[in-house]
Formats: sequence, structure tokens, C-alpha cells
Amino acid sequence: MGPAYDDPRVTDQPITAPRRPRTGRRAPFRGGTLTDHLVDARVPRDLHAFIAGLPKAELHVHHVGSASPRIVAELAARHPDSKVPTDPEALADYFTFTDFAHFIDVYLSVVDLIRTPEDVRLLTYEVARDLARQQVRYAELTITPFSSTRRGIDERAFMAAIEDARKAAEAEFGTVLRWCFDIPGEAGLESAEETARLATDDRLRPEGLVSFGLGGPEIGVPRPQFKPYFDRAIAAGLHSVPHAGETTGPETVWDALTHLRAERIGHGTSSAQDPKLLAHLAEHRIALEVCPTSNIATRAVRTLDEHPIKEFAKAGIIVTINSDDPPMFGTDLNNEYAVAARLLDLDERGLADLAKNAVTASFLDEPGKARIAEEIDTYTAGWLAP
Ligand SMILES: Nc1ncnc2c1ncn2[C@@H]1O[C@H](CCC(=O)c2cccc(C(=O)O)c2)[C@@H](O)[C@H]1O
Ligand SMILES: [Zn+2]
Repeated sequence: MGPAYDDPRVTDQPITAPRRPRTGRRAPFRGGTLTDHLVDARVPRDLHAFIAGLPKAELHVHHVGSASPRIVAELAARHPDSKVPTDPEALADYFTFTDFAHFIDVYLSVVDLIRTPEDVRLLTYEVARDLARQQVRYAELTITPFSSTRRGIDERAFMAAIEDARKAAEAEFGTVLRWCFDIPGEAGLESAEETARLATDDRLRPEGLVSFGLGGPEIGVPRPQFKPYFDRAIAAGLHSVPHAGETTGPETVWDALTHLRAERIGHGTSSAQDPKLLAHLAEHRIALEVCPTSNIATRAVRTLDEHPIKEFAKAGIIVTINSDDPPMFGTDLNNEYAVAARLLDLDERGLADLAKNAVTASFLDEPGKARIAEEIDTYTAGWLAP
């Protein structure tokens, strides 16, 4: 059983259907019911409809962590020895986490389902399809190539698979994908070396790669040791976007800024404990990649109402809204925007500004940024027109 909290997924009704009567009962957090229609019932229905059509950019979403039950079922059918359940109900239970370490164990069991370049291509292409359905025009997908190469996937075939899916997705869905290669820090410096090599070797480095990250548990995995690998990636023209302050305190965020030269911070949740850090992030326009439901699902934050997103906004920090590992956390990007609308008390214009924050903080080129920002403005003006 998860903690009692205001479950953002309180209904599975289509947004046009009458609301299900609310009982006032607080539901435990339960991940992974991907067939649910995800809507926060405390957000007005027309705001959900506005969010559903709003052009968006997603800056923090994991490749394997985006595998929908349909993709998981297909991969599990290809590899029937896996322990990952395929039935959606059983999968929802499987995606209910006792703590962050448990989440990583489950995550790695899904990683184990990806064994061939064709699995990689299928996953990437289907993830793009799911993003396109939510009007995501641009996404930076965090990929952990070390996890695949150490499991025996040929590195060239891996790169070819993600690039092939990227090009197909852009041509067919109009969604532009870019990659962040992240070090799975707990796997040690061997994984850092391998990730840096794959990201910086001109013969391997994929065209879509824009940034370099660091993920996994933070406890017992100090950030400074990864400095040489980030230095190499930055020298090769990549942006620095480590996770920090998700499961440890603000000192980890400082370390990410000082040693890894972070340009954005993945989560950064504990920054709220340090007013000087909040001021620094605001002054230097270091955006936070906030993933509210993820923080509840991994128990990094106790309840949504206790999430520090409001403090970030008040401090003048560029807040971006992201979904992290959406099917595993029983959410999607649209639902995260609805959660943000409630926590930050936003109307349509506020939501449009939030969507534009992600565009601003993205690593898309300036004409690309201008195009999506304009699309957001046109959509919003049309929506609000009498
Ligand atoms: N909320 C999150 N916060 C942080 N990270 C998150 C989050 N969501 C997803 N991740 C991903 O989890 C991976 C973790 C993988 C890992 O620790 C590991 C350890 C030992 C061996 C291996 C292996 O592959 O053999 C892998 C990270 O690289 C990251 O991309
Ligand atoms: Zn993440």
C-alpha cells in the first residue's frame, strides 16, 4: 500500500463524460494503470481539454520508463522468461513502489526486457507515438545506453535503432526527439566511462544527442566523482543535465552545479530547503525539471500538497513540468500539467506560460523554439477568443 494522498488519477472516465461522484476517500498511490484516463478531477474539465490540445515540450522523460503496458506486453511476449507481468491489473500492482530503491529494482526488470536492436527501435518509436498523442512537439528523452550495451546489444545497432525511430517519429508524428545519455551512477565509474565514450566518440555519437545526464539513486553516489566524464561531454558540445536533489538534500544540487556544471537540474526537489540555492537557481536561470507525480510514487515527497513547486515558482525559478517515467507512475504529461495547474493555481494563460518555460529551457535551436512558442500563443488565443 502506498501513502494516503490526493491521488491525481481519481477517475477513469473520458473528460467529456459526467464526473464520477467523489466519495472523499483518499486513495493509496498505485502506479501503472495505463488504460486509465488520467484527469485530476479538482481541475475544471475545460482546463483539461485546454491542456490536452496545448502544444508542449517535455524535457525529463526516461526511455525505458516510458514503456506503456502495451509496449511492455509486446516485449514480454517476445521474451517470455521475464518476471514482468503483462496483465494491466497485475502491472499496476507491480508498479507500486515502497521506496526509491524498490522503484529502481522494478525499473531494471523492465530494462531486462529490452534485448535486441529491434526492441530498442520499437520502444523508441512507440514512446514517440504516445508523446505525439499528447501534443508534445519536442521531447528530450533520457536514454541509458550503458544498460543496453552491458546486456549485449551492439553499440552501433543501438545507435542506429534510436536514430531510425527518431527520424520515423518526426516524419510520421511531427514530434521532434532529442537524446540525453545518462550515467546510471550506482553502476559505478565503469558506467560513467562507457556513457562518456558512447556520447563523445564521433563514430558512434548519434545525431540527436544533445545532453549528458546522471540518474539512479543519489544516496551513496556522490556527484563530484563524475566531473571528468561531464567535462568530456561538455567539451564535446553536450549540455549538462544531471538528476540532483531528488532523494538527497540541497548539497547534491550545489554539487551538480559546481562539479558537473549543470544547466538544468533533474527534479531538484530538495532545493526548497536552501533559500540561497533557490536564489542562485533563479538568478542563473537554471531551470528545474519538476516531475510532481514521480516524487510521490517514489516517496521522495509525501503528498502532492507538500510538493515544493510553489516555492520554486515564488522564488522566480524557471519551472518546467515533466512526467519522468509516466506509465510506471500512472501518469502522463497532460496529467502533470493538470496537477501543476492545481498546485500553482493556474488558468489557461498560466498553463501556456508553463509550457513556454519548457520551450525556453530546452536545447532546441532558436527558430525551433520560436515556432513552438508561437504555436502555444496561437492555440491559447484561439481558445480564449470569445
Ligand atoms: N526518477 C528517477 N530518478 C533517477 N533515475 C531514474 C529515474 N527514473 C528513471 N531513472 C533511470 O534509472 C536508471 C538507474 C539505473 C541504475 O541505477 C543501474 C544500477 C546498476 C546497474 C544498472 C544496469 O543497467 O545494469 C543500472 C538511471 O540511469 C535513470 O535513467
Ligand atoms: Zn528522471
